[in-house]
Amino acid sequence: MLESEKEFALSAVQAAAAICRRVQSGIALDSLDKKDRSPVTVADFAVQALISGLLAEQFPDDALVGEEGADQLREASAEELRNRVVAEVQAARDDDPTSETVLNWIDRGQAAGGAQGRFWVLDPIDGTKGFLRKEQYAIALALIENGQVQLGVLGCPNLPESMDQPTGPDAGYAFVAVKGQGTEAAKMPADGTLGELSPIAVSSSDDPASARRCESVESGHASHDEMAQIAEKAQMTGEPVRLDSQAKYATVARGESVAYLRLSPDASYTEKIWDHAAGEIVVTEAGGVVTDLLGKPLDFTQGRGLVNNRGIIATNAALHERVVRATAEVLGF
Ligand SMILES: Nc1ncnc2c1ncn2[C@@H]1O[C@H](COP(=O)(O)O)[C@@H](O)[C@H]1OP(=O)(O)O
Ligand SMILES: [Mg+2]
Repeated sequence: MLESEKEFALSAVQAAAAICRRVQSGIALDSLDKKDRSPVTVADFAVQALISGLLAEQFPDDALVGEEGADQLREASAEELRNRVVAEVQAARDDDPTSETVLNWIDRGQAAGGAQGRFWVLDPIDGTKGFLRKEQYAIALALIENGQVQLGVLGCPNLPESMDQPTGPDAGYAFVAVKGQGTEAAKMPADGTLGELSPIAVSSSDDPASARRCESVESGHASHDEMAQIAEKAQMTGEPVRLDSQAKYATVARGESVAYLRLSPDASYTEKIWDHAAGEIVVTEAGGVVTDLLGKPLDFTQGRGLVNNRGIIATNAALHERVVRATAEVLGF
């Protein structure tokens, strides 16, 4: 089941990773100080256009819920940015789509989502801060049918074989999960190849003390202090590993960390479906569990946001109850 969708999603994410790597290699380190976000903006738009265009050709009846829209790019003052985006998309394809075609592909991603039918979900570059720092980021593509995630691919172009290793030219992994079929991983190095897919599984450890957990780098996205209190309450005493993007879900899926906690410092923040759909199935098909902070399953039927959920707890299953209980105690649920 979903064989052609799986093959499509893997190759689309691989092509997207090539765009990201090319754009990222042009980021001058001094631009980090100038807070120049243009590289991530170019790659964000170009990846959404590329994947949306490929989807329109291969699965024309499927809608797309993507993070980006083309309004900003259509403005007269955005001509230079627009030209860079179009050039990246043209370089990634055998034909030369016009500027209007590229903008229309981006706008195809403005679907509403919801409880019925079949649609794809795309975060073209998840973890934009990590992308700019040349650290971790992910291309996240998922397929949802009648509110259930059926397929997810995470492309992590900078993820090393283990988090203890530095990232380098050999880094890069793709993760793919299909409902009922488990999760697989393959090397996706900068040379453009995709290695053999092999099954991965979460850690079987139920010992919180020896367990490693992961969390956001950005304290604006996740409250480090409160998460440390939860971890302490759950007796997870190890130092957390911090990394950007849904690469966190990947580290849980491959057994490297046992838990990913996400608690926004802004209690009214609504998590977006493109930040979690692919990651959720990658973890659950590897044997893990993903809920919100109250232990409720993620509800993908509510449109572009996870309006019925708050925060995320993703674990190896064995430690899930313990983390949910500790969260309730610390947050006073
Ligand atoms: N206040 C917030 N709380 C939680 N997540 C946030 C917040 N603001 C932005 N984000 C999202 O966090 C994600 C990256 O998280 P991480 O730190 O795990 O890499 C981004 O997709 C970003 O969404 P957006 O792209 O809309 O800004
Ligand atoms: Mg994101």
